[in-house]
Amino acid sequence: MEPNSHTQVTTPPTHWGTKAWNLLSQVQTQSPLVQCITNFVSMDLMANTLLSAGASPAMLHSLDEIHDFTPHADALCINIGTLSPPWLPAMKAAAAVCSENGKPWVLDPVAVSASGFRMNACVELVELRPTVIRGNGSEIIALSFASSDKPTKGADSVHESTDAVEAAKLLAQKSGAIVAVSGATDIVTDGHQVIGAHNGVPLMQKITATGCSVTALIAAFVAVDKSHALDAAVSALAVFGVAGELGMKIAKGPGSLRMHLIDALHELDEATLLSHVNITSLS
Ligand SMILES: Nc1ncnc2c1ncn2[C@@H]1O[C@H](COP(=O)(O)OP(=O)(O)O)[C@@H](O)[C@H]1O
Ligand SMILES: Cc1ncsc1CCOP(=O)(O)O
Ligand SMILES: [Mg+2]
Repeated sequence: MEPNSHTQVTTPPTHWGTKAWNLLSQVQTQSPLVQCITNFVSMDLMANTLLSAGASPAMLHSLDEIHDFTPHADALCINIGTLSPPWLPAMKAAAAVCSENGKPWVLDPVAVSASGFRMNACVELVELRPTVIRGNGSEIIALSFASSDKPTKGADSVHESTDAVEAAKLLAQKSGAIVAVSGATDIVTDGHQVIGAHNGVPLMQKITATGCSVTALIAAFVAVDKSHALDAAVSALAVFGVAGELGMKIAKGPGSLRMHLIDALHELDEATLLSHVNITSLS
């Protein structure tokens, strides 16, 4: 499929820190309105992540509000974590509004292989042309092959992100979306080039909704640079990872890391970000 008008020449390796800072600064100054139709688990951390980065979250999910509200959003984040049938029409309507109006939207296929219902919902959403799809290794492998034959471990990954590189490239080529796989190395691809963001700490996996929240952060970054969605996704993942690294310096465990990560994201300055960002080309 043709890319969703975002496969530009990507940032040279030496400029990634500056790129990430410029995008974070734009999020802080423009405060993009990010509509989130997400799961019950993630609503709090996701909204607080967006606020800490300078964006404006709105957790609106009623079908009755899509027509009035979604055209005013700068980006949309759809997450199927606690999906039930009544939510799907609103997700599809909001995604369609964005795709028809050239607004960026991001899909998080949480636990997509858990059931045929979840997989079918994701396949239908992918047909509505997300700008970015962000999942963990197991989710991207399952969605790429549209397979729920082997349900994995629910919302947690049983794969390394590096196991999912070929699946991510295939999914990007089939869907036209930028595909991001989170993990020890966050991998982002447009189906051809593959970029790795090596920030973050392992304890981030032990805080529920960090994956959901970084997907929403990607939506905020794409909102301020929608014609460079690959760069925006890489930068958002790196910024969130750096916030995790800074938070880890004073955290005592997952509970305090959750708090200190949000504080670090809010306080992040240019010099600190430039000295921590670790992004490389993997292709
Ligand atoms: N081993 C790790 N080392 C560093 N960062 C990690 C590691 N595992 C996950 N992360 C980070 O934690 C966040 C959530 O990723 P992940 O746990 O893969 O998502 P999900 O919650 O959807 O399964 C991402 O920002 C990712 O970069
Ligand atoms: C545990 C859980 N169950 C359904 S949604 C959800 C949250 C998943 O969040 P994340 O994918 O960010 O870990
Ligand atoms: Mg997840």
